[in-house]
Amino acid sequence: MPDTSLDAFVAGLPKAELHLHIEGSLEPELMFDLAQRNGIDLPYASIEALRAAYDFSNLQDFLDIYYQGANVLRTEEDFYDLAMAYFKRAAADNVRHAEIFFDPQTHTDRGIPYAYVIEGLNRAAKDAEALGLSVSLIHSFLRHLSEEAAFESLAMAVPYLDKIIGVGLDSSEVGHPPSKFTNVFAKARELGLKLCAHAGEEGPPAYVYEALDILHIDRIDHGNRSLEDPVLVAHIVREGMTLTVCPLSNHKLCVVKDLNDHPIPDMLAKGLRATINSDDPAYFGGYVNDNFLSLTRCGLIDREDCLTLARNSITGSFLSEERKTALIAEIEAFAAEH
Ligand SMILES: Nc1ncnc2[nH]cnc12
Ligand SMILES: [Zn+2]
Repeated sequence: MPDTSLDAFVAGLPKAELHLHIEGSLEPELMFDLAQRNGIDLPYASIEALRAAYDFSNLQDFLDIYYQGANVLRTEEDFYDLAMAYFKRAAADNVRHAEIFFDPQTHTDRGIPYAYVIEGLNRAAKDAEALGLSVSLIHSFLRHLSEEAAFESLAMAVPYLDKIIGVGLDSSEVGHPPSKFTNVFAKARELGLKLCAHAGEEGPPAYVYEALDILHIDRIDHGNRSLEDPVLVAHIVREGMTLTVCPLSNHKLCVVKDLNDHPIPDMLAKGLRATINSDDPAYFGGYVNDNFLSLTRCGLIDREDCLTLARNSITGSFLSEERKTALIAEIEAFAAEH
């Protein structure tokens, strides 16, 4: 029997989401609507047939379908609609702040202007304020492409630097180590941007070391495989680095074989600043609260852990200290009442 009082606690708990790919929030219903609006034929006969294809055995299986899905996104309005749909779901989960990745190269390489992407997302981010949600955008580089291509993508962002908080590094991890992007990350830092990188999702602990010590990142996305190396864990704890962990994604992509063995409790016990996030909720079966509940229902985390994870999400964000203090106070007030 699920603990319904813990479900309600998670539902009402103020929180931030720090690891969300906006293209991964494209629900099949919206994908079909956008395909129709843009006169595109999808290679699936129905929403059910599309959902049935979401059966992945690794990251690459997922990425192949995810990039194909993004093909329906063509206009500024498409990006606005995509983002607004996510912001409404997030606000319903009492997400008070979201830092979301977008993959510009997935769009600009198809001939979609960067302006359509950034302006659509930014307009939605502004409208999300009315939902009680603040939003920052993170321009992510595709690591299966070259560093030169990442430089070209960063150049497109330069006229819009006031609209993005940082850069990220995602896509196929193994074979594409962080060190491949040393120079473009140094350039992004010079431009005043925060730095994030997916590391240790499928890749080895050595990739996490590279992200920390060569790219000088501000936040680690996933980081699961850090746990294989106690010296690395101590290094991450010492640096006060935040890990943006994604339980349902880990399970769907077979990073974790059984949700009952998810490493979040181990991470918290080791003093790592772990957070819970949804990654690509339309593909992995749940938004941020579903990710919390996937672990509460296994008995892996309790009320106190949920509070710690929510506090970590604020502390690990790129918000101002003043805004962090205000949101932590909201969490404490909620905890005192529930
Ligand atoms: N979980 C993930 N890992 C790497 N790249 C991604 N792009 C979208 N989701 C991703
Ligand atoms: Zn991700």
